[in-house]
Amino acid sequence: MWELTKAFRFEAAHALRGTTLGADSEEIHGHSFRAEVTVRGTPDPATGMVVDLGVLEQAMAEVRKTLDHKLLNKIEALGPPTLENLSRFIWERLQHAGKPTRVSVHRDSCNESCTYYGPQG
Ligand SMILES: Nc1nc2c(c(=O)[nH]1)N=C([C@H](O)[C@H](O)COP(=O)(O)OP(=O)(O)OP(=O)(O)O)CN2
Ligand SMILES: [Zn+2]
Repeated sequence: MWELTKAFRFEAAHALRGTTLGADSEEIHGHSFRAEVTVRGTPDPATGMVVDLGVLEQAMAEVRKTLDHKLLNKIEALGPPTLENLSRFIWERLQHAGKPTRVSVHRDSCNESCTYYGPQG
């Protein structure tokens, strides 16, 4: 079994209510995020690839465009802009590109990350 991983970064703003972090979290502010996409599988004997990283790159560029330099609260399909929802949002939008096993979203400045494995876990 192989696991192939590719990452992309995006900068985005959000305001998050209902945390214990107080008023600063509720004001609009920005973060740097790093999303890691992993596809598990066995390489096709003819190509030597689990999935063509170029296909993954194109799909990741599309989803990055929807997030980078955006106010995340305005993206309806995301819901509250948490790491949980970001990892699910990205996972859903990469289903046509190799069916990722998991998507992790890291917010390194806060030493935080979240991994989504799909609805079946
Ligand atoms: N289950 C979750 N809980 C919380 C999340 C989350 O995504 N899932 N997110 C937050 C906060 O947004 C997160 O902790 C960051 O805090 P924030 O005040 O936005 O940023 P900082 O000022 O601490 O970070 P810097 O990047 O250093 O400015 C809380 N709970
Ligand atoms: Zn924040």
